[in-house]
Amino acid sequence: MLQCVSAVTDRFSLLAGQQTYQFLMLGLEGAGKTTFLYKLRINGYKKDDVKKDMKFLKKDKKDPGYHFEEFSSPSIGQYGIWEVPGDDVLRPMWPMFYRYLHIHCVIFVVDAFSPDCFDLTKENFHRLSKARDCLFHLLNEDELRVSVFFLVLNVDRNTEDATRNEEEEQNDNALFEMLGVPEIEQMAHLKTRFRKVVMNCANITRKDSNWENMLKEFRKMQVQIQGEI
Ligand SMILES: Nc1nc2c(ncn2[C@@H]2O[C@H](COP(=O)(O)OP(=O)(O)OP(=O)(O)O)[C@@H](O)[C@H]2O)c(=O)[nH]1
Ligand SMILES: [Mg+2]
Repeated sequence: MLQCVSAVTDRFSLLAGQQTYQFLMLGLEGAGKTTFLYKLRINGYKKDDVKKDMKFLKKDKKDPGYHFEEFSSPSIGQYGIWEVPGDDVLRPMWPMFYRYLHIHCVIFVVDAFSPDCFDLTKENFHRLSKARDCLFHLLNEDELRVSVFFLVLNVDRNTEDATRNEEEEQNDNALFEMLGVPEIEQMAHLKTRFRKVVMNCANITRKDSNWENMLKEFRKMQVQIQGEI
């Protein structure tokens, strides 16, 4: 744990003074975060290769658990994404990232791609209510009170053209409802800093319009938040 703290603070001191937006990607175990990050990082990286490589790194104990990658975009300039696992061991470490770093944006990813994720089972209720609790907890954290939040429903279909059929829309909305989105959208203080997104994270590239639009939206909300402080 100490090793992890010092690696994060080292990175923080390297970044100090630069205008680099810090993104923090969180979500429960298996939500698709690592896949998302490396699909953005490496053009053409296949979902199954990410899975194989991460398994290999974990087996060899070379994987620090969390990952950090830097990017630049014409819409927002330099940004870095921290991606932290959501298992029972690393979830309690999430606060360390937003207490040591100034996080501008939280991307909270939820699995909506597993074939049984829409089944009305006890496991699914439990998983979604756990995700909801984590999301609400983060939204109420003092260190994140001026951060932008994106709730990403990670679906297993093409999301580049924005059209959805009725069934897809109903399924997405049912999950958003179980995650507490209608409540969040009612809260005046969250209106300027919370957005929900439906995206196939295993099929993304930095040039994808979904990703570029998300960055532009982040920037817009960030300017608005700064104006309110
Ligand atoms: N079909 C499909 N599979 C996905 C998608 N995203 C991730 N996966 C698969 O889901 C599994 C978990 O993905 P990860 O990216 O490792 O999940 P994670 O959120 O990083 O999980 P932790 O690190 O344990 O918190 C892997 O087998 C991925 O290949 C997706 O959008 N569609
Ligand atoms: Mg991961």
